[in-house]
Amino acid sequence: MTKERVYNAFKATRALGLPDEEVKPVLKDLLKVFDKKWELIEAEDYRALIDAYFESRETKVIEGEKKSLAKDDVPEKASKRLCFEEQEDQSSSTLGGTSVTGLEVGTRESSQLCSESRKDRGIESSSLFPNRQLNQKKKDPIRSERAVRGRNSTSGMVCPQYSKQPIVECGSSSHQRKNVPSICHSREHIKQRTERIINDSADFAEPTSAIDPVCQAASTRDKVVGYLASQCDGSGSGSNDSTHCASNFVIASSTLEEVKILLNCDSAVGRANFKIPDFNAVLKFLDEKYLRIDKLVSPQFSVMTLLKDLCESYLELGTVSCNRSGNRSIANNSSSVRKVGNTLNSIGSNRRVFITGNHNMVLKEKITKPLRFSDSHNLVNKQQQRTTYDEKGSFKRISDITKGAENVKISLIDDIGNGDLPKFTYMPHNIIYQNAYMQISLARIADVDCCSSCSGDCLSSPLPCACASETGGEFAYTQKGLLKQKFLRGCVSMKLDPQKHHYVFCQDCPLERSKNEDMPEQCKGHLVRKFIKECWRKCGCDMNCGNRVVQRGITCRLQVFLTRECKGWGLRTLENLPEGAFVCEYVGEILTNMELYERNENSGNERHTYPVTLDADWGSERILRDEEALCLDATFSGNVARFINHRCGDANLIDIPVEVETPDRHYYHLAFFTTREVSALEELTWDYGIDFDDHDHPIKAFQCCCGSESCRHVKTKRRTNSITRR
Ligand SMILES: C[S@@+](CC[C@H](N)C(=O)[O-])C[C@H]1O[C@@H](n2cnc3c(N)ncnc32)[C@H](O)[C@@H]1O
Repeated sequence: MTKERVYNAFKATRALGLPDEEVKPVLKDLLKVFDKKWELIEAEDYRALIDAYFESRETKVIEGEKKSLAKDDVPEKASKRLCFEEQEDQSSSTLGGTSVTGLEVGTRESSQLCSESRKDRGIESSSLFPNRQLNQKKKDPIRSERAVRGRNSTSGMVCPQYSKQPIVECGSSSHQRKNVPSICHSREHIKQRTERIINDSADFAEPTSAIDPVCQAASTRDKVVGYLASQCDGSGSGSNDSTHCASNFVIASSTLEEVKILLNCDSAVGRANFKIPDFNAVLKFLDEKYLRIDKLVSPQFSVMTLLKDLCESYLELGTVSCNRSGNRSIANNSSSVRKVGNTLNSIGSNRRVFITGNHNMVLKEKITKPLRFSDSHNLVNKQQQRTTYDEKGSFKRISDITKGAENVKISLIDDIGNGDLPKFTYMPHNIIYQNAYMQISLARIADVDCCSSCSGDCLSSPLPCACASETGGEFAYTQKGLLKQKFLRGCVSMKLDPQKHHYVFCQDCPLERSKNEDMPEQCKGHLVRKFIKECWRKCGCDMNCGNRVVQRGITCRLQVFLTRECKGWGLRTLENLPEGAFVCEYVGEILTNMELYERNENSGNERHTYPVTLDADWGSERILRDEEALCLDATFSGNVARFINHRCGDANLIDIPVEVETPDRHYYHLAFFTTREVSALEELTWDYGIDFDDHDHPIKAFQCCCGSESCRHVKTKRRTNSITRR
């Protein structure tokens, strides 16, 4: 039986490309830690094992760096600054953030330098598991910090005013390091860290894998949490109780510690320029600062409730009856579970608290309805995607609608409580439905259409290669992967004022032909669009070439959410985006216009429609055959772009045609780029370019509620009303 379990574990990790010989010691460690409870390891498709593997690899990398730093001729001071945190940690465990020693010393600069030094050693560019690395890279500063915070909790700093303890409470080894710099250095740093607390609780990123397998009765962390709990509810319950030992809720605890440290640490180091602020003032500041993001949290939310909830659920869920051998059993009583449910409710979507728990504990997470997404793209983890309902059944959340098909997870959230889950199959790439004519072959790519003699990154070569000729001999992208402003401005201006630029008129318009084959009306005109041409397979450059942006897929953090207006679901960003950033492309079934027309004819009166015509180059072609006049329809199958709503005129996204695998312009990719800086949680919109008077358009005209000052629908309505009145 054990053999079979070992075999299955390797099978799961092999599927991710992890070598058995590296997984084996991690598995052994984990078995020890979990006291041979295989079900904990097997839960969530071996999540604990996979997380532990990556943690151990990270540790190894850090140790490797340490060694090479020691070898390199780096002056002592500089090397300390580079990787202080790692030098500190002589006894960290290889498992998920369970290190038990060390005080946090990693300032922002030092962690930056650390990562830079890693980059220098080519560590970041390893390609074993790019998706995961991508996520981890983003998370690194927080992860390492969290791991260190975990260490704090058992050995570290306890603030005198709260705990009435000496400034530095010694754990097993903190004595050895008296000269460790303090955590907070400046008001700015305090602010940053305070922000991070909130980010932690509002963050939708992958939860940490931090696990605290060691049951330490009445540890420093317990005292801190106990103290905070007593601050919150006045009871002081559990503060020093040796049966209350820390379980897996490292995040909750470290968040609480963080608060405490934030409010007190400066006094610990006696800085003169810092006066401990009033606790309520801090809460008020945070409330004011963060509650304006009303789409994320319910109106009842307050930072204080969040802290209270965290304290309560932490204490309840973390209550472990420790027997002498250190085995743990988690008090999984209904009230604790209910409290976590409440926490979830009050903070809207706090996945961290929700998922970062014991692997054997099922919180009140009812999968009451079967998921309607198809399973065809379940590439990484079958359980990555789950639907969560709150107790009233209103709040819904799917952790990853892409089911692992994209580089990043994309969650879906309904915090209003009246949205039906969208029915469609997620697919990351376009696919032909039936009749579309698209021939992708290397033979069709002429030498002038590619850069076979290039190597590495085309953007760094002194002369632009053949692939830049489409954009006037200049690449459309900057070294940072953003659209060049000039190019972007040109595209936006064409979109805003099509009359000024040019429309082309087909001799025999496929769109009109699809509506009435026998007597097609005259072409209404198609806007001539600027194209981007990306390097592709016949090019000599590598996949990291700066002229390959769209083909590398989505990299920003996105979320599908239920809009409060009448628009249905919408898409928003969970991070700030700069101007010219690639967001996603429009993916759907590739249909001929005829097929689309027939589809629309046969469909019922669906509220939302999802087709996009690929007509950017229709005018310049000879007469297009029916099978060459294409469109993308994301009604049944598509990607996240199908959720992007329309906004008249001043949308924050623009759709730009991108040629990748074929020079035939009747098929291309339609990529969305930001037209300006976009803040986290802003809805992403694009101007569908529809005429609200045109009831024959493939995207059926709808009652636009985009809210833009230049809303064309409102203008159309006003015009119609005044004509009617007259
Ligand atoms: C591509 S879908 C966008 C996602 C859609 N909201 C959903 O729930 O799946 C286009 C449809 O969304 C709705 N929609 C998009 N923008 C809108 C707007 N500004 N006002 C009203 N409805 C809008 C219309 O029903 C339209 O047919």
